[in-house]
Amino acid sequence: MDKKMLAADQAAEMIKDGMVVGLGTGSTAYWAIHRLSQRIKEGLQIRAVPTSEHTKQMAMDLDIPLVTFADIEHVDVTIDGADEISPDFHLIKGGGGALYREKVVAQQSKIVMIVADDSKQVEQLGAFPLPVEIVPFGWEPTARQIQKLGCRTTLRKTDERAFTTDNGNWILDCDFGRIDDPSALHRSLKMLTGVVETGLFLHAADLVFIGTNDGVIRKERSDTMKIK
Ligand SMILES: O=C[C@H](O)[C@H](O)[C@H](O)COP(=O)(O)O
Repeated sequence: MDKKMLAADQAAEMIKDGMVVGLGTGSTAYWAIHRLSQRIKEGLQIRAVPTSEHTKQMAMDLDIPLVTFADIEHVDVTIDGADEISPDFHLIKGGGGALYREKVVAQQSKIVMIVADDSKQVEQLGAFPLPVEIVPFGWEPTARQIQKLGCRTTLRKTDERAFTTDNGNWILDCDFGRIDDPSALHRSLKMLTGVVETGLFLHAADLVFIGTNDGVIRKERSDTMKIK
């Protein structure tokens, strides 16, 4: 069975009636959204907040009831993927360009469950170039400022044109190599006017489900609220 699907299924099984669920973005969250849709057909009652326009469309196609932040005060549980997961539950996200909305939803969530295959587990973040969402106006000076922090930057493109996020912004993929101090790097990036958000999600995962050839490994952050 697909390792991403295995992990996503286990996370989706933890969702209970009445919950407001954050729906992540990407090829692993895809499986969780499908499993939730199946469970809804079997009677599960939830409302969901999507983390991207793509996920929103998918949820609508699968008849998953949606709400917005105008309707709710918090999200009970979010299920999302990640590009890298460190042993201290830091993440790199944004490979699909959805990092801003993913972070907003994660920050409003009581519990964040990350679903991934075992290729995403790393000892130290940084092999995956860090996605940084930037404002298009003045992107070149923003890129130069980011380079001075010690990386090579690549403007993400689709079909020769800048990839545009759901928020109308662009993404710089920033190759820092191994990131020794993710908090310091995140703070430095956030000081720059053109930076909207970074793909560094610090201590962001409460529960991690890793799909492997031998089944799913579940990891729980010890200082986090336990899901009942
Ligand atoms: O912007 C996209 C997200 O952060 C994804 O959750 C992340 O890139 C992981 O995606 P996938 O599950 O497809 O590897």
